[in-house]
Amino acid sequence: MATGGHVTDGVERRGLMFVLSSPSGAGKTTLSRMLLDREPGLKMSVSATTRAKRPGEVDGRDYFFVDKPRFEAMVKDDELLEWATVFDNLYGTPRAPVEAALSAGKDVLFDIDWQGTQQLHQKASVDVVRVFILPPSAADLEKRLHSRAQDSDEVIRKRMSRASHEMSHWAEYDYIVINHDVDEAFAEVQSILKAERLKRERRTGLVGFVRGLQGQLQG
Ligand SMILES: Nc1ncnc2c1ncn2[C@@H]1O[C@H](COP(=O)(O)OP(=O)(O)OP(=O)(O)O)[C@@H](O)[C@H]1O
Ligand SMILES: Nc1nc2c(ncn2[C@@H]2O[C@H](COP(=O)(O)O)[C@@H](O)[C@H]2O)c(=O)[nH]1
Repeated sequence: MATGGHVTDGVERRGLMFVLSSPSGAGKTTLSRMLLDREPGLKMSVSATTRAKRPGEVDGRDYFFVDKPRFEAMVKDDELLEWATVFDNLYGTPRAPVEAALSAGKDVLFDIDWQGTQQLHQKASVDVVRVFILPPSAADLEKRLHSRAQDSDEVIRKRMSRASHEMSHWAEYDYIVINHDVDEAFAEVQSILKAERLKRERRTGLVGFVRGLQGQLQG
């Protein structure tokens, strides 16, 4: 996948795709919002889903809420970068906004499950950074799903029963963050983003920059 240039400290770099996954309720949405508030140059990928809207969710901000025929048309027309069935609903990443953001030199943040992460990684491995968020305990996870107060007991029961399976994919990720204290977890996620932005292989302008420095030293 083509990624656009992005200039930091006078050195151009490739945009990256920053993925957060976790069992439902471990804190991806919370950490994503904190990152978007504090990290300029980061754009959220807004997914399409057939799931019903939760109270307070806004179409186009939290998700693009679509019906099943519309979602299937998006798949057929290759409008999705990845897609998967999660908790009996369809979820997918619209391709065009991600490509536009990367071309504009932005990094893109994804809140997607392990299936979508595998698909993104197959398509653009060098540009994908995978972070898995773990809850401190099963009891905390269940408490968080209840405290969010947006899903029925039946939905929460289903999500808890899937948590162990979701977690079995933890070793496919580059980084693991345990979300015990939200500020500490945020600091860890932010450090990962900052370090990944500085990676040599992403800094496409470094060769020219170093040659310039060498020229100054020799001249
Ligand atoms: N470190 C934390 N301590 C206590 N509560 C937390 C912590 N992190 C998040 N929460 C709370 O837990 C609930 C679930 O968090 P959030 O919605 O961010 O999870 P999620 O991983 O995005 O879930 P889903 O996959 O279902 O979208 C929210 O009410 C959030 O405020
Ligand atoms: N593969 C994808 N998974 C996605 C996408 N958008 C969200 N998700 C994941 O679904 C579950 C449930 O989310 P919820 O909002 O209903 O609680 C969660 O694990 C998300 O990460 C997507 O586009 N592709």
